[in-house]
Amino acid sequence: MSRTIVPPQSTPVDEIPAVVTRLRSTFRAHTTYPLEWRKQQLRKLWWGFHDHENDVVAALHQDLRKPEHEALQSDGIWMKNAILDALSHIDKWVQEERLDVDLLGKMAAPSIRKEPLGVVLIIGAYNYPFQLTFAPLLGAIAAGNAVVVKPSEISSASAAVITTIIRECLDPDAFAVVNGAIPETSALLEQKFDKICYTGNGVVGRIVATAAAKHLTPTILELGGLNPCIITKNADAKLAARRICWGKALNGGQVCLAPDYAIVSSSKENEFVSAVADNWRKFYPQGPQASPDLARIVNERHFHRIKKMLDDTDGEIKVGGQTNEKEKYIDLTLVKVKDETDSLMKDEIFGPLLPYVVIDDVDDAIEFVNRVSDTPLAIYPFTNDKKEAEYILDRTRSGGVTVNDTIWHAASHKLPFGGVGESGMGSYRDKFGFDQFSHHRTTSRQPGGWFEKVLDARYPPYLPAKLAQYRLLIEKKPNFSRDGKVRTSWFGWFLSLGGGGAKTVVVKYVATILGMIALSPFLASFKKSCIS
Ligand SMILES: NC(=O)c1ccc[n+]([C@@H]2O[C@H](COP(=O)([O-])OP(=O)(O)OC[C@H]3O[C@@H](n4cnc5c(N)ncnc54)[C@H](O)[C@@H]3O)[C@@H](O)[C@H]2O)c1
Ligand SMILES: CC1=C(/C=C/C(C)=C/C=C/C(C)=C/C=C/C=C(C)/C=C/C=C(C)/C=C/C=C(\C)C=O)C(C)(C)CCC1
Repeated sequence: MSRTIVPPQSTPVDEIPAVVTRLRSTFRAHTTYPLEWRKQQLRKLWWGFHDHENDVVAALHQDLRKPEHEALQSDGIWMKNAILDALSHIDKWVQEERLDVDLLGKMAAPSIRKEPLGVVLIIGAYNYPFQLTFAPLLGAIAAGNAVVVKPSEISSASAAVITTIIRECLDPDAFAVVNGAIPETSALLEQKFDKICYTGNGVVGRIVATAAAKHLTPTILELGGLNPCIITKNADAKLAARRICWGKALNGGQVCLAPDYAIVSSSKENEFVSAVADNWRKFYPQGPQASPDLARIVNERHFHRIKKMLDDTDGEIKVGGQTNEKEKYIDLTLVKVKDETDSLMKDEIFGPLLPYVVIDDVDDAIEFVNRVSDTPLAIYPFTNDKKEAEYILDRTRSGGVTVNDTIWHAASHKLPFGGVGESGMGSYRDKFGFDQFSHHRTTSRQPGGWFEKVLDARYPPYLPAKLAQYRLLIEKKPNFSRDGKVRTSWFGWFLSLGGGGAKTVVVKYVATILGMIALSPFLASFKKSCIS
């Protein structure tokens, strides 16, 4: 029998300052610095995830009716693999980085120390409640920070399991969970943190950034946007439809990276529409509503928000269109719309609807994308013409891109993930997460008194001779003229056998030597005949 996971109690607002103070004193006591301590936290976290795998799956089912397959693929197994990979590489990440500098600075052995920032706040969203709190947490632990986690109150069963895993596995003096909604998050945001990582919508993103600015706290903002698919006349429309269907069906469309609309070349429209219908049938042989493989909309508010978008459309429904309020069920629905003024094109959908427009010219499609939202979280060009794909990438912006598929650039826990402009700032995961939660402290260690002879030229009185010495030894010469053109150094050109990159020059030298060896018998006999 399936059990019900009880939502966590909200943290009393007046206790929140003390939670942050406790973590700050732990940080100041250096508890979080030792590498072995960080590794132990990560190892315990892996076991926590492993031992609570069934709870993770059950919570995601209760909150979103997320299928077990998806729960493990992008939250359970995904997180465990991310932790193991971090443990395999953390020794390298924490290493001080040696830097190569000019002659004068070299003796001070400059480097970058990777230092923790302090106390970090992570605010999660409801759609991937585990991944979106634990993936940044992983980077923050690896970098040696103390962390407050604030799970989304909307996925309340997941919030309960997140609370259990953190409280059971991690050092309570360094890691805390604050549960609740707006009052609790607002109380948290009054506190000073050393970094805030927020995932969610842009309206609240602005509230978070404003609160952070009061303390000069840097933020990572993981927001949403309207992610386009562009299916050009050079695309495999059937394959595009299958891959778009996957990206749209995942978590019932409640994915920040889900396609929000498609632009379809008229030559591909019929093939695309019938392939979408065909795929839904193949994905859900018993029908999507009866299938256990399709998640539900998280709550009534979001159900009505999405349904209203569909009710208000002036477009033509090509596939799907049914809804069921009791089950918070919405069909995977494909709608042909006229332009971006349609109700389905105004905001991020975050549900299983997919509007599309027909545009033939690639430049017009690019213009449309940039007009609708010029910095979405993702862009998905579908084309078998590699040059066309590059053309689209060069003329658009987005947090990330997958060519000829959806979501894939963000599926790996090892690749940096983040937005740009309206879709957010800062990217994390794997080493990129470690770096986000570290301060890169530039460090020089100057040699002792014996080095004063060399440094003498920097001290007053500033005699002309000292400046002349400085110019002679330190000042660099440009290799370009006033009109911005690179000057050819004939000596360099001669030495490099006519120029080129390092590889080309090596190849030229090898070819010349081999050529000379091959020609040497002829040269020898030529020399002989000249002498005789
Ligand atoms: N880029 C990403 O990684 C990513 C991932 C998932 C979701 N998203 C985006 O998130 C959005 C959906 O999430 P959501 O925002 O509806 O999630 P949500 O409702 O779960 O809210 C996110 C967090 O904001 C807090 N919050 C809400 N209102 C607040 C307020 N007034 N002040 C302070 N905190 C407040 C909530 O308590 C919660 O922890 C979509 O736009 C989606 O694209 C982005
Ligand atoms: C390897 C070989 C084989 C086996 C292949 C198998 C078993 C392949 C399985 C592939 C699957 C299940 C891939 C699915 C991946 C989906 C992922 C990772 C989804 C991630 C979603 C994310 C991260 C969502 C994020 C959302 C966010 C951030 C916001 O809202 C054989 C057996 C075929 C033989 C050859 C070798």
